[in-house]
Amino acid sequence: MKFLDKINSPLELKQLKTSELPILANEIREYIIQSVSKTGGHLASNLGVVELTVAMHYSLNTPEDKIIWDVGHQSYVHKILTGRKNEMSTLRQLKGLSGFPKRAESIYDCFDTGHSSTSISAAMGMARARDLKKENYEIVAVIGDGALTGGMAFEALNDAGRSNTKLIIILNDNEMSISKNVGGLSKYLSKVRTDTRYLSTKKDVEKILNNMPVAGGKVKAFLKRAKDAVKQMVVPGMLFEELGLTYMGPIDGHNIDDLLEAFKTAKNIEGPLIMHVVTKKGKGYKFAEQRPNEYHGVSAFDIETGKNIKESTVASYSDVFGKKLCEIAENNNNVVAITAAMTDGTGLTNFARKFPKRIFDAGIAEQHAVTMAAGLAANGIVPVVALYSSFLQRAYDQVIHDVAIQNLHVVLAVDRAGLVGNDGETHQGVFDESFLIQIPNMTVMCPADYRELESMLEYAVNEIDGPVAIRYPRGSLKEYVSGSYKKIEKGKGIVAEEGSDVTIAASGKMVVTALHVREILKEQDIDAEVVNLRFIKPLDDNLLLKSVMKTKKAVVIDEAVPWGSFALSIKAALQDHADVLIKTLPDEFIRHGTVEELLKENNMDPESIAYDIKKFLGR
Ligand SMILES: Cc1ncc(C[n+]2csc(CCOP(=O)(O)OP(=O)(O)O)c2C)c(N)n1
Ligand SMILES: CC(=O)[C@@H](O)[C@H](O)COP(=O)(O)O
Ligand SMILES: [Mg+2]
Repeated sequence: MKFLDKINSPLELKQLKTSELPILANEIREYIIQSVSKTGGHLASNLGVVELTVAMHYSLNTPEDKIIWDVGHQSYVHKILTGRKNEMSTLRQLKGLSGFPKRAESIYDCFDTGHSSTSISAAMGMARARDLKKENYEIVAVIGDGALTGGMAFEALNDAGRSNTKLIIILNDNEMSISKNVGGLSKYLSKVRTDTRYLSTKKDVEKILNNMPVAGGKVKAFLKRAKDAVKQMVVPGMLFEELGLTYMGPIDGHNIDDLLEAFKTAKNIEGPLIMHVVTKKGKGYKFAEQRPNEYHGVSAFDIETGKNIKESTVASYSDVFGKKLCEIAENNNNVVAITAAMTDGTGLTNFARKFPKRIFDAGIAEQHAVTMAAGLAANGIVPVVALYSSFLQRAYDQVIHDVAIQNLHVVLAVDRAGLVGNDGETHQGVFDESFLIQIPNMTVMCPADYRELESMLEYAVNEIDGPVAIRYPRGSLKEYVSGSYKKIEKGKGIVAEEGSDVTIAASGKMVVTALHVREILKEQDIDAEVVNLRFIKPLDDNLLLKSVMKTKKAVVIDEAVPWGSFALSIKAALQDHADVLIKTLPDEFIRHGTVEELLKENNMDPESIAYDIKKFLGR
């Protein structure tokens, strides 16, 4: 590629003529499509920020000037321009490039992201540090219109607006979150973006207002109010100006000359500034342009057809959850679903189609989603809140303060519980277990297979009261667990397979692992009993005690961080009756790789567990 081949850092980029930048942008776009079609990753968002990222690195002086990417799923162009283009083939793979900015990966990555809406807060912190140290460089936060629906972003805007901190906030507005963006802010932005009245009259109005004769006293105050009122009507971005930020835009995010011009202006404006850039998610690849939500996150695909290379026909846990919830909702008009901008990811696409008035998309606003659910429950509705485990972390206090203390019947469908794999540290669902089981009034279930997921959801919605969480993993399952047809009873586990030498206690998908371990041990004449806990709160102490009275040895396998895990609770409960070995993930953040690789790397695969049990039994 004529220009891209020569670029290994922004230094080489700056040697190009501005007229050559659009050609480079096309080369980068082509490179991303080729590369991500092989590795998978976040495609549409990256295709939408090619010109923006080129213009940013051309205008700024990185890495002295700092860029913080909100969510960071759209940082591939930034990585390509900052010396990592040849590593793109290792994207999101074990020991390879992360799919998000990582300070440990490059001096050009100044802040790790992955969860939404953190960039402006981080940028404010970095800017205040710069000012305290009397340093002088630009700090730029790049935040999408979806991420701007996150409450944290508004907390930071509120703070930035009243400060005089020099900060450039680039609002990358493509009208999309993962699906179409939602909420009043999204409506406001589309008005600003598209109403030509703003664009054509803005300059004239500002000229008239600024040339109005200076008057004294009451007249002056009246004129000021009149000027603000008129400005409010015709000058775009007044929402941000009212907050105390200078608003620039809307700017065509695919026109490099306009962007360069805008950056030149922005660098000379004092205080906090928001640059409203309008882009197209999926730009330059027709399938992604047509269906940006489908091409937000992709696995390896055929460029010609846009189709996944490996078409999976097996339903995922999310599909099974969504389908069952539709059935439940058919028979219970009181049931509603809540999502935080993850309708498709949580399997609620069909629910949204069938029950458009009974699903609420909070935007990327998990805190609002959970407390809104509490309000719904307090008023006689049964809300099912579907959130990814790691995103539920955002609503920890809401679960306690607004749901559990009042013992409200809110059902938390905790998707992506356990290791998720390629998204890495920020997305591994390994903390929700410990923060959920410590909350009084909370019931927490983990289905070992799809049969249990369905019956647990039915049970959670229609048979128990109070706060209840069902946690299930990313991906799909091709097998059923023995005994999983048995009726769900509160706090009751079941013996999946009997044995006499050792008790293996597990929950969720670790029950399937335990059964595989049992098979391995059987070949070595070790007869293991597998206890499917089903509930990790309350635990079935009686069942566990009965089992260990027979085996005298217990092993607990739990795909979560150790501290606060149910494995530790079981160890404490059984230690007077049996020797207990617990197998959990380490007290560390787990990086990206496939789930299988990460389990093996942490000795949580069946072979490693079987080996450890043999040693534990002294065999
Ligand atoms: C707290 C949190 N909730 C949900 C997500 C999942 N998520 C990742 S990207 C995204 C949409 C982001 O939209 P936007 O900021 O507009 O970026 P775009 O993809 O449009 O460039 C969502 C909901 C997340 N990363 N963090
Ligand atoms: C960037 C982000 O947070 C989401 O796109 C997330 O990567 C989706 O994860 P799944 O692929 O598990 O739906
Ligand atoms: Mg967007």
